[in-house]
Amino acid sequence: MTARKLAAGNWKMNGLAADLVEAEALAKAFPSPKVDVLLCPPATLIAPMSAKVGGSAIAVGGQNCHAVESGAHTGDVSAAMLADAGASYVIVGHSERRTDHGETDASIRLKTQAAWSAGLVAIVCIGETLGQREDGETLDVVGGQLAGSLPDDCTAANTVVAYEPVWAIGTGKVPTLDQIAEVHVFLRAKLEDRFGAEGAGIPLLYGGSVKPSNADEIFGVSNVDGALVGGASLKAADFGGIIGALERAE
Ligand SMILES: O=C(CO)COP(=O)(O)O
Repeated sequence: MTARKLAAGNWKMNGLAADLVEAEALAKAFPSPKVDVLLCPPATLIAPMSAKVGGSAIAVGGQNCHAVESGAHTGDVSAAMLADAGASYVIVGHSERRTDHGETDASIRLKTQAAWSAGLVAIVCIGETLGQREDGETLDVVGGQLAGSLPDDCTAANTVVAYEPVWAIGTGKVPTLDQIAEVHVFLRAKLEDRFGAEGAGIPLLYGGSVKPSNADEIFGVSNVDGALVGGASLKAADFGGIIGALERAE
């Protein structure tokens, strides 16, 4: 099984109603993209963005969900609520949430299962810090995160894995192509070991300072099936350049 290609945008804590024009512009620019395209706006914009791009090829996703479906968890949003608002994906375990909210592999595994229960595809994020890379621990760290964050029932249809080196996020620093290749080959082997043919089909995204100017070379690395893009997903022109690069890599 070969993994499908996915260009995913993570708006993080950016975006007001006025910014939905960017999603509309993207839907217009890519009426039938050759790859899957996803935007994950803040929770407040999931419903209005879904309404704006409904019927287009652009999917909408959340950036986090709670591990349970409903209850006394003030300020949290469940996977069922995201789905109800129009989401079909949710990012779980982003490094900013691991840092800001103390999320662990165990809690991310539960969130992944919650995502599936609501019918959402889970985008599970992993990645080493600069210190861990400098200490030669990268493969141990991402291997441990992968093993701990993924439940046993992962399939090519319900799971996406995003490798995001923490030191490359929002910094303009990108690993060398060899460094990306080393991690992606390692992760693909781990996924195949554990999930067999399904593991071969789970999309493996790279994330961290992806821009239109570096997307072609990153998508040329084997086992890179797309990108999880932060800053460059906020504007349709920039994200469109990245989608175009992924289409060319098909
Ligand atoms: O964290 C990221 C996406 O989830 C990457 O962010 P940047 O593309 O802004 O580096």
